[in-house]
Amino acid sequence: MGEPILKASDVPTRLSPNKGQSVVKSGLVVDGVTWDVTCVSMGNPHCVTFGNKENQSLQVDELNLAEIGPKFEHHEMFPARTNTEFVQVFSSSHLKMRVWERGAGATLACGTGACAVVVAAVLEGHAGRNCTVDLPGGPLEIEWREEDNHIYMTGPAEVVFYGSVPL
Ligand SMILES: N[C@H](CCC[C@H](N)C(=O)O)C(=O)O
Repeated sequence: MGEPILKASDVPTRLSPNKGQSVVKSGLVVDGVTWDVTCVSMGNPHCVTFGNKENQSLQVDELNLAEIGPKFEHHEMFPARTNTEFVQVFSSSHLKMRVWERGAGATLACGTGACAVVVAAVLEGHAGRNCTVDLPGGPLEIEWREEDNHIYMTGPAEVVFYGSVPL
């Protein structure tokens, strides 16, 4: 999947860099709640959160994505809008995420999002560089390899539906 881009202005985010040029576990106020976010570009912008000031450890199934997702997507701190991943930590090698995709909404899977989640988990100290990431559509294996800084994603491709479009 290539290398993550962490420089704030390249993600892009208007949040101030707080770790070198990156934004790591930084406060983002959404509807009066301060969320801890890490910003990563995989060629597209991602805002990854593991919790907020009221709830440090998310139970991602309890979130109302349709309500909060758009508020992240269109937040003024993201000039190109953003994809947002909400993450629950089971262990240092097992994470669960739900995603709100820019321009699409809640989806069953997002490969770049799963990669961004592992980068953020490593930077925030939640997990190691090899993780299983559970998504609504199934698990992905993600490695952020130290030797080359590249991210490797392994997982199946599944048929989810058939359709036809009259032209
Ligand atoms: N579906 C793609 C990512 C699309 C993200 C798109 N919503 C964007 O804003 O770039 C994936 O699995 O990586």
